Amino acid sequence: MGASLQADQLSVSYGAHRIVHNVDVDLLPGGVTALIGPNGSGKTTLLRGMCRLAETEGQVSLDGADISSLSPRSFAQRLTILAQQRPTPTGLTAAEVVELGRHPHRGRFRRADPDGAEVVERSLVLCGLEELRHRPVTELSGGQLQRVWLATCLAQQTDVLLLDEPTTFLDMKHQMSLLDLIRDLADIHGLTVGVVLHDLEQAADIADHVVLLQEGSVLSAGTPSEVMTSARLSEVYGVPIDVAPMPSGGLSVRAQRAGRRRAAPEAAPTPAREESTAALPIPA
Ligand SMILES: Nc1ncnc2c1ncn2[C@@H]1O[C@H](COP(=O)(O)OP(=O)(O)OP(=O)(O)O)[C@@H](O)[C@H]1O
Repeated sequence: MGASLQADQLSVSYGAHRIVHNVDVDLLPGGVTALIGPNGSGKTTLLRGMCRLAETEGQVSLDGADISSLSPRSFAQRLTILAQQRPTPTGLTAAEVVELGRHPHRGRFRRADPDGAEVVERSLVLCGLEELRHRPVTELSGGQLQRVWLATCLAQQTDVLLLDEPTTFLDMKHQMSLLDLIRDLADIHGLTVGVVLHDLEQAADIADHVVLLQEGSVLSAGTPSEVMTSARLSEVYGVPIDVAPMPSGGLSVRAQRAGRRRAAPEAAPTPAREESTAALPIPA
């Protein structure tokens, strides 16, 4: 059974501006919960509030214990977040950055971490970074760096993993392997995963539970097909959206564009005919 992370009547503010209003959100223990909603609906702010990175009112509890009662070190051993923006450290290789994830397990004075090397190695492999391990992180592409940060989170070996738009910067192949990895982390390793995703088909594909936010409040929560109805998504996103079950499972989610489509190219002359004409003998 995975860890439970629960927000009860949680409000999150930046200074005087309250962004998230009295929400109750439970991340499914040992499962994947996707947070979805339009730009500015408060997904990142909610995630930050759930991991003590923002000013909150209300309560967040981890396996029933108020997170404010946990020491920073024990909290970091239990929960980590892949945030949207992180400063790129200078003078470190990819493997050295991933090792930073072991920090809460070493504690002060760099105490022994017998599992450290193996866990770092496994995290590098899971994120496909074997070839890049010795490269300075300042020389990596956005997608490569994103995978380094994910590996750093994995090296932290927490029970709860929060991911804020983790597919940003990733090409199709790496997006698919990341989604597979997220599913495996829940199914095989029992992690509790909360993930912000903009791609609604990806959310329906990997999430057990979906939370739809609108203007800092939870509009709907439940299974993907309960939450992601055509009428609800069209209203929240302000554009007509068709939702249909896919034969392979999951949902097809298509927004309809109002503008003109690109004109279809004019039919080209049939090459076979041209070739046969060219091949005819020239009459004398
Ligand atoms: N540091 C900040 N200070 C003040 N307001 C902020 C800050 N960060 C975000 N906001 C505001 O909070 C609101 C919610 O932002 P948030 O980033 O949580 O939304 P989001 O749903 O994650 O959006 P997106 O899909 O665009 O990433 C927005 O109106 C934004 O302008």
